[in-house]
Amino acid sequence: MKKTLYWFTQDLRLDDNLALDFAAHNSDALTFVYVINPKYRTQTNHHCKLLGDRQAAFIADSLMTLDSQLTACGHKLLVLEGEPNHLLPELVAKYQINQVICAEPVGFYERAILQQTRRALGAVPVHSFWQHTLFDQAQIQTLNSDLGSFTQFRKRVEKAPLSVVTACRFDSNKMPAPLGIDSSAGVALEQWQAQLQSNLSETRVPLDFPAGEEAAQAHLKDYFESGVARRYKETRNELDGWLNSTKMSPYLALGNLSPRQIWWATDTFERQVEANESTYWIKFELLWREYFQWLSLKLGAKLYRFQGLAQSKPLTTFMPERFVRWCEGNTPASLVNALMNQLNETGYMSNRGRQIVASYFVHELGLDWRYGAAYFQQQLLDFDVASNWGNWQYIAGVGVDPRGGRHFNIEKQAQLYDPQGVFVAKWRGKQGITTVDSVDAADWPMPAEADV
Ligand SMILES: Cc1cc2nc3c(=O)[nH]c(=O)nc-3n(C[C@H](O)[C@H](O)[C@H](O)COP(=O)(O)OP(=O)(O)OC[C@H]3O[C@@H](n4cnc5c(N)ncnc54)[C@H](O)[C@@H]3O)c2cc1C
Repeated sequence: MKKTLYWFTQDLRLDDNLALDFAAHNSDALTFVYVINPKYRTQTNHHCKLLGDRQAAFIADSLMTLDSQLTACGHKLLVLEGEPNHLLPELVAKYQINQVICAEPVGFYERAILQQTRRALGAVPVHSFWQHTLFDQAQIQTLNSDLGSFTQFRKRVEKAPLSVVTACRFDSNKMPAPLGIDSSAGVALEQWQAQLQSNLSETRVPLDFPAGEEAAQAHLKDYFESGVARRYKETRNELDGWLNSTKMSPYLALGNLSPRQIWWATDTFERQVEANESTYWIKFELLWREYFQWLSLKLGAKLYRFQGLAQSKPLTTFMPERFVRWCEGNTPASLVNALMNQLNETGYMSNRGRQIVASYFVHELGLDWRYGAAYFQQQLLDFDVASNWGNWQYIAGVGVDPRGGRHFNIEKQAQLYDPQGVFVAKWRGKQGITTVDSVDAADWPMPAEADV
């Protein structure tokens, strides 16, 4: 009898889940586990948490819905707190499990955790499935080249052309029997969720992202049924507004949706309703995401390096006061403040907004880009390791950008995207601050002559 432990990570869905499909077809008994790693909840990363309260609450909600979906198929989700390389071998030994199956992570540190767990499991095999992208490894290898810049990558993908593999469907009738497991040691999700929500009590204007696979599917359907995909290219740069961009990113980050499902929904819209520049642009943006995933895999730890891919280190540094002012939306730039308030209160910011505040962080405040990336990681509901760190590298000029960084003129951006100041007023951007430092060189005490 083949007993399988299915380890959920960033694939919190049942549909189009290759790893789960394999588990369902290759097991006699199956059990499901999710592990909350406490290391991710402490401020170890450039003064920030690797997993912030908002995304953690979204994960907790999503796990509750996943548990209900599994319960409907006669299964249960066991949620444990600890390190996977300790917890999984204990479970495997206790229940004489024969194999562990999971999705393969993209991030360098997440891959290291998988490696450690593999080693700790010894002879028990871990089958991991690459499924966070549109294409698989074999397809990317056929491009027969280095990744190059995004434009080179996109052109090669379009010229090949690489086709997005059809999604695999979940069939509850194919689920093997549950492996009886004592779930009393598991984390009480409602309690965890309530505690996380109380940390977020300052939220004033929540953006409504209902959690879980079913909510994600409903959002995908509503988005395309609304018809707004027709004008995505014209609206995607707006700083606010639910339907101005797809808002798929939080669901992609947790794996509630696969990128293939969004690709195919766009494709269906193009065939049944209308194909235009906007629908092409949704796919174009999915290709940006795709590019960053493969780049992250290729760069490994270099994705987090100050110097990134550049020849030398940037001329920026860490200045605590400036960093805190930026995080709290308390700088001389009203638009930046408004955007940071939006991020802090909702966990979301438009792509244009992210570019503006990241450019300000690096090019106006002269700060080390890694602190900005770490703060985004902690605050974003849609944090995704490859997209976040890749975009920050790009703006800081240490990434793959052939043009060497992106410096946005804040005044010009305000005129373009908030000409009437509506966004700044809504998100309380005007702080009346005129300088970024409370002490500058002119305020330094003069040394007494005798000390010189
Ligand atoms: C500094 C910075 C940090 C970022 N951090 C993240 C992050 O942690 N997680 C994340 O998902 N995105 C990140 N992005 C990319 C982008 O801002 C978001 O994906 C997008 O704003 C999400 O909203 P949406 O789903 O409505 O996007 P849409 O405009 O509707 O785009 C559709 C999808 O395409 C992908 N996409 C769009 N733009 C980009 C981009 N520039 N790079 C990569 N993928 C893209 C996303 O998966 C998105 O869901 C970052 C961008 C910048 C400039």
